[in-house]
Amino acid sequence: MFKDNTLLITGGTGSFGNAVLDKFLDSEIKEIRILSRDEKKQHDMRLKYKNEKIKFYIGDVRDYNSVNFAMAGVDYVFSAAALKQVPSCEFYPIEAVKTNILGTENTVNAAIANGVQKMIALSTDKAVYPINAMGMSKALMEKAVVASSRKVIDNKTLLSCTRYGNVMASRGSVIPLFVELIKEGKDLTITDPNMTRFMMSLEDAVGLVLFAFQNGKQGDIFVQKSPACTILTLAKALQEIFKADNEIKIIGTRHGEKKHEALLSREEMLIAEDLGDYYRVPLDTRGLNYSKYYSEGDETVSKLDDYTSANTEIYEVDEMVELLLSLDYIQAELASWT
Ligand SMILES: O=c1ccn([C@@H]2O[C@H](COP(=O)(O)OP(=O)(O)O[C@H]3O[C@H](CO)[C@H](O)[C@H](O)[C@H]3O)[C@@H](O)[C@H]2O)c(=O)[nH]1
Repeated sequence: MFKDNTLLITGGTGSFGNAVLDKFLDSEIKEIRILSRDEKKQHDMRLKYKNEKIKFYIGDVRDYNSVNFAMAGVDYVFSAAALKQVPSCEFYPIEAVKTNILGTENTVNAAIANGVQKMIALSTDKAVYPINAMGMSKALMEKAVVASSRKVIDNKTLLSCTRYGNVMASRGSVIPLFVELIKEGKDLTITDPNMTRFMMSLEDAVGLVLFAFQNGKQGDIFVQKSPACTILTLAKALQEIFKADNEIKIIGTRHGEKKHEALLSREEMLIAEDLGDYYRVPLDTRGLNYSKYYSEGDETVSKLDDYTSANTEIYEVDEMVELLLSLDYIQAELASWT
């Protein structure tokens, strides 16, 4: 897939970069550039991989020159640099604007200026009907990427986005938290037992990005069809796996949380192409004719539903047990537990 190519991953020391490096290094790729701010994380990565094909660039997507410098001679870009913690973006929304929106805009502009062939920007379900600053900034990031895709001359640089939901067992997320609470014999702190979340593995997330890479056309947004479950189901499944009987304590919905997440809005569902495991939302090529915008609607939109974690396939406890047991993280925890 990457024979003799140079790839740039912005925010490459994060979970996405770590998930793809082994796989990419195993190909005939020429070079992988990691652009990020943190020397320590780059150092750790350098020691971990000890591979000449990885080149490290210290820089910040907020600074056009640093992105532009890393972009020279690059064929493909995965734009993963982001502020993605809900609370920190809530407290510092303008920082989210700077990294997620303006930083991605810099990456797009540098990609176009350097004749990059393809760039995939990573987004999240929290960008659909966003209620927190993280989701809002990601929503505008998507808009900026899609708007830029309309003005690329001769489609020389192909721009597309992927949205994924919660990545199971990612650092700081609910699954490792519940496992810790189970181990310590503490109450399982459930926000709302009926709250639902899409359940994706890190491999799913990588698969989605690679699918977008291979199939994306100008301005596309890709999502993967994913199962979901309620938080109560998740807690019960973990209790079953670890044969635990911790009490359940309802703590209430946290700041900036939605009851259900959405991967596609109903307007997107209207135009989405069903590709089996994925949906492709093509570029909206309607002209910017304002009078039409105000006077013409589309009846079919009213008949459609959003694609949400409440109306996708909802896993019950036994299905969640099976899914969780397929995760390396759960297997390792289980091994150390017994
Ligand atoms: O003690 C807890 C913690 C979480 N939850 C619930 O578990 C679900 C998942 O919570 P996570 O914290 O794992 O994930 P979030 O959907 O809240 O979002 C997470 O993933 C985001 C990226 O998509 C951001 O990184 C964000 O900061 C991070 O919390 C939510 O319904 C939440 O209400 C509980 O019931 N109890």
